[in-house]
Amino acid sequence: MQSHCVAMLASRGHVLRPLRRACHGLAAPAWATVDPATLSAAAPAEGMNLCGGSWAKAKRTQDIVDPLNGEVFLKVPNTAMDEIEPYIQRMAAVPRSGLHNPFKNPERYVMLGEVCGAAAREMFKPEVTDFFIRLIQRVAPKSYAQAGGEIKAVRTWLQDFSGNNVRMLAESQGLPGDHVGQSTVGYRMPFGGVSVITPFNFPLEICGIQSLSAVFMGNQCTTKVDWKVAIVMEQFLRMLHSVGLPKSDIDFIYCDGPVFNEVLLRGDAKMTLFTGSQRVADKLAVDLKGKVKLEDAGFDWKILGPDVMDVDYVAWQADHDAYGFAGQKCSAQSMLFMHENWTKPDVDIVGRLARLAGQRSLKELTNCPVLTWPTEKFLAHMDRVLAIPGASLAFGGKELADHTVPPQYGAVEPTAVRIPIEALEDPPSFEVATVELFGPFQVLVDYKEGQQSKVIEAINRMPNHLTAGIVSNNPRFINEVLANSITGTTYAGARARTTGAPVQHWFGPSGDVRAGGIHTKHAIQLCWSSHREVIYDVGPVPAEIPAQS
Ligand SMILES: NC(=O)c1ccc[n+]([C@@H]2O[C@H](COP(=O)([O-])OP(=O)(O)OC[C@H]3O[C@@H](n4cnc5c(N)ncnc54)[C@H](O)[C@@H]3O)[C@@H](O)[C@H]2O)c1
Repeated sequence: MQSHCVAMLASRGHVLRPLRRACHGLAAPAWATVDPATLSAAAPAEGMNLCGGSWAKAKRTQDIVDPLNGEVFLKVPNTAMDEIEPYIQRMAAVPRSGLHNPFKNPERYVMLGEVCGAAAREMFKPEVTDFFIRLIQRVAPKSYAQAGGEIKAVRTWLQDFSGNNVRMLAESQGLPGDHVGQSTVGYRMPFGGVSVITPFNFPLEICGIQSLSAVFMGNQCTTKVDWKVAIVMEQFLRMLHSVGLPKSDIDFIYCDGPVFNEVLLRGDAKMTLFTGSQRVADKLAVDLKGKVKLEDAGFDWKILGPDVMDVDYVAWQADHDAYGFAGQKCSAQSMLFMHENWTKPDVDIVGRLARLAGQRSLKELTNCPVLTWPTEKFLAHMDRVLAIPGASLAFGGKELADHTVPPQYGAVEPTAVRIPIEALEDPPSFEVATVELFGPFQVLVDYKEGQQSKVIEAINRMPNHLTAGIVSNNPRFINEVLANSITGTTYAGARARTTGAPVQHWFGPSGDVRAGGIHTKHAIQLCWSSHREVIYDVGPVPAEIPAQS
């Protein structure tokens, strides 16, 4: 199998090294319906919808191209407006009290804990780990390590929610009453028919964790993943079914955004967890009358404080945060504020970053195709940032040489534009400099001692508050920044980063009443359940009935 896989990839002029490393000769798991080793124009794989426990095709299919060479290697359902009625009916028919709640079908909490345990064990099998890594790499080409990170995160999370931990999500809180027979108990109740919408960049982690989180709390979920990568979630669902998840707990649909918008409106989705761009987030918040939780755009900053330490490590982390998976993470470092101590010749953080960025390559998939910013659009935006007074190109800025990435995607060098902090005081320049370019691009901002208030002012004017890093071991500096900012997931200290939140961390934006979260018990309860108070008052009644009031 290994030689077949390598030969096939080579015959299509594929980037070989990282994929070859993945082709261990392990057969695809029995529950899988695609094989990442054979996905090709010669033998395109086919995706399927899942509704009410049955897998089915749509009348039309959508071609999905291999991001590394533009060949159609996948055909998925292109579900049309006149085919969505079954999804609408299913969503609308879910009881308001959900599939389970603390009073109804509590066996399901136990069952779901068992499913998580069995799913984690399945994902520990070398052939299953390898299968998911290779499949992610085919649809969202990222390095073996980056793709492996998703599998590790999901597996650990499934372990965390094995056994009694699903049940414990529905833990209630009680208080003694005013008299005998009275007590008050707060319960976590589901919403009913809900949905999860996720983008292309984490084909397994976000959709897998959010869909299961919805079900844990008693909801029935309809999941829609960007169809460029949704084949991964389809396979994950097939794996979950093989370890006991009821097939009707999660419906799954391949369609474009407007079609799913219609499903949500007509199915009266009681709650939608949207992960993706700001534009769609804001549209859904209005369309769905606020019944949303949002994991929206990320324009993420990192501040290098006045105290310089661990320079090699800080540079390595900054490169990783800005350019891992070519910056296509909501948590990618978009703006790096550099105290003047970090740009002195003996420290030269910019030179270090340039050297690290220069080592990244498409061959190794340490630089990757950019799936939502074609090269031309990327370079045009870079030019707009370069037009800011005082701006200069720090490194990168060119299209990659000798690549086969199709023109609808981007193939560019890891790039940084450097500007002085004063430039951010000009509103039009600020607006240009803080656009979330979902690719290998960051803005480096120079600031001097005494200009910390300008840095804080800038980070608070940014529209998004998802992740941030404060690189300093000075508690007063850290506190000054923490006290005057609101970012949802913030790392502070010499090892501060913006990306790579493990599943024991809350991950999500802050400072917005619509803010959702992922991973933790608190995130799951907040997004997928609401509080209900039951006051038990069973008597005995008093011997004398009180006077009327
Ligand atoms: N905050 C987070 O945790 C997080 C995580 C990952 C990505 N993101 C953000 O996602 C963005 C990148 O992804 P993108 O540009 O592909 O996002 P996008 O908003 O274009 O698409 C996201 C999903 O929404 C669907 N969609 C589009 N229009 C819709 C509509 N009207 N109704 C229902 N669904 C609709 C898409 O088909 C896709 O599945 C970035 O802004 C990034 O910061 C955020």
